[in-house]
Amino acid sequence: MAALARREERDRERGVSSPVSDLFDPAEWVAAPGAERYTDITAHVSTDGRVARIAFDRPEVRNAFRPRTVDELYDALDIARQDPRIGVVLLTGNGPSPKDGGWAFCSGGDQRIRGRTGYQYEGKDDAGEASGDLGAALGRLHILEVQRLIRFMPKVVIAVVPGWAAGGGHSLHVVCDLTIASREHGRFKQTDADVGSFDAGYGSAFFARQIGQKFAREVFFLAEEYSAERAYEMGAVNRVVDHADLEREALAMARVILTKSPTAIRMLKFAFNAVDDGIAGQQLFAGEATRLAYGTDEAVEGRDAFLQKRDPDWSPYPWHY
Ligand SMILES: CC(C)(COP(=O)(O)OP(=O)(O)OC[C@H]1O[C@@H](n2cnc3c(N)ncnc32)[C@H](O)[C@@H]1OP(=O)(O)O)[C@@H](O)C(=O)NCCC(=O)NCCSC(=O)c1cc(O)c2ccccc2c1O
Repeated sequence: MAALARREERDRERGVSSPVSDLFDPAEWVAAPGAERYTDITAHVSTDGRVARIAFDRPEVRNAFRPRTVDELYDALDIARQDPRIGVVLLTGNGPSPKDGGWAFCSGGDQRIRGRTGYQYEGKDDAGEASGDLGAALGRLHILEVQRLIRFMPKVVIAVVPGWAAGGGHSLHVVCDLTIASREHGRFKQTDADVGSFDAGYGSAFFARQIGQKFAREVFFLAEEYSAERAYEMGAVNRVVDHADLEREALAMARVILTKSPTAIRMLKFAFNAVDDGIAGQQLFAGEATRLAYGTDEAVEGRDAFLQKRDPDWSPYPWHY
């Protein structure tokens, strides 16, 4: 409750009308379990418990992330991953900025606390001014762990882009399964090379897979701004919708996915991944195949024969072709 009170006080200071975001519909959502402890994100679950809404909540810096933001994001995503009722996660950014009304999905790593070894926790740097807390003094690049969590979680993650997706925020939209963007405020820009950074992993390689090598190299090498419409034309965005309708449309998309077979969606996500994920991708796909096999009488016979200390009887099970 203390965190909630702090949020409300901060929102009053910001002059923000909604306690979450101007696009947030309080009728659709309840706070996710444990969400009151977050300061840099908000986490909600739809009233029927089937969709998660996780949002960056630092609109005054275009939702840039610091290590604490990344810790919270990982935690909220992992809770959604493990909730068997949740099938779809909406990842978005709250807004607008109380300073200038600007909207953002995420503008990547907070450049104010970037050190020589990565992004620094509060009050620490890597120029010898650390508190002596080794863990806190280490620079972090663990947004990459969040990228892997999104990539490998057996749920559909939709990037809901109400404004800027820049730098590491651009990479996050790339790694999400689907992207829906605001027609008026959705903006895409890969600023990494401007600030001496480079997501040479998922953010670039998957992007090139999605939109082709030429476009991907242009976006990274020129670091120009792209509208939501242009991003759609390039194949980087699935849908462009009116700003006021963005979250409603995203939730509607989630509800369509929820009408499908959870197993089919899970297997399809891992199948789409597998072609680029090597043995890690094969392992995930194979794990789900094993789960399906465990459900058969044939596999049950193998287990029971072991437990009953007898030879298994495979005779009812054909060698399918
Ligand atoms: C996003 C923008 C293009 C928006 O421009 P706009 O003109 O609309 O807004 P302002 O520039 O005036 O910004 C408003 C306000 O927010 C502050 N702010 C914005 N972004 C950041 C940020 N990333 N860090 C800190 N602060 C930010 C800005 O200073 C203003 O504050 P005032 O006090 O002046 O009001 C534009 O803002 C922009 O280009 N932002 C920077 C985008 C960027 O370069 N991001 C970092 C890229 S590197 C990265 O994200 C990254 C992170 C990792 O952890 C990695 C790990 C491993 C590999 C690679 C990684 C990586 O690349």
